[in-house]
Amino acid sequence: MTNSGKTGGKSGKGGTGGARALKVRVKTARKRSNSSTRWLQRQLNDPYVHAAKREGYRSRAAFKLAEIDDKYRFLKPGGRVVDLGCAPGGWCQVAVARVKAEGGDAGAEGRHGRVIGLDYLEMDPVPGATILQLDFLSEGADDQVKELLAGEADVVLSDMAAPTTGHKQTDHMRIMSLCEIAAHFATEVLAPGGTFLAKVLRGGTENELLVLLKQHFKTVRHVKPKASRADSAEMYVLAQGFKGRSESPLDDAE
Ligand SMILES: C[S@@+](CC[C@H](N)C(=O)[O-])C[C@H]1O[C@@H](n2cnc3c(N)ncnc32)[C@H](O)[C@@H]1O
Repeated sequence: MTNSGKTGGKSGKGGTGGARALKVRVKTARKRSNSSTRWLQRQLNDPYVHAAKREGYRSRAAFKLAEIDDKYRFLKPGGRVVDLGCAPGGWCQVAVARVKAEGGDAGAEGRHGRVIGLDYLEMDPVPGATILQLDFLSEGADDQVKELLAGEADVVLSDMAAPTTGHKQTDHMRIMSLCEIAAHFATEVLAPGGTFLAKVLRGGTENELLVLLKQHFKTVRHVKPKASRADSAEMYVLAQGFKGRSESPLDDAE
């Protein structure tokens, strides 16, 4: 891939090949809390952090998407992708490389895809992607993305996560509600056959949302990529084969 050589991954493929066996010990310092010391130690010993740096990815999260797509193949050349909660841009980098988005390398097929990323945080531009700085929960945010899309999407991604409060139930509810909103948006913009991938927490998708996804998609599964820390409750729901809006039970009910 060619985007300034900084968009990550020699072939857009994920992997931590050659990750060195790391064991960096961080000494506690007077001005550093124990949790900061633990965080620093984990970062320094994390092979994905090193691989992301080496391969020019903005985040180690890039490897999660790359790994899931390596297995389930939904980021195809020419694809139109919406990436919700995209900062700092690792997923956008992977998506741009794999759908060969405009501004990136069109590849042998010569087909360009599109990547639209959204986050309320400011971030550096990702070559080949259009970035909207917007809170997806704000009024009309979905319409702004739809306007930019000017048509259907093939893939809707959501890695959205609200800052944790430390209160387990509150954090669970917040992340699940982001996933639910993203899922509803996906059913409004996806083209038939499309894919929805979103972050959820261990315990998987809430029943009601799972029912909705199963009604709208041919296959629904939960995935935990290796790049997702084993001690993290994070996992992903992957819904593939969007059945199309005419088959939507919600539309039928209206
Ligand atoms: C785990 S990070 C995403 C990492 C990203 N996938 C990557 O590869 O770089 C989660 C992001 O979700 C964003 N986010 C959370 N709630 C949001 C909302 N309501 N609207 C827009 N972005 C949101 C956060 O600002 C944060 O940048």
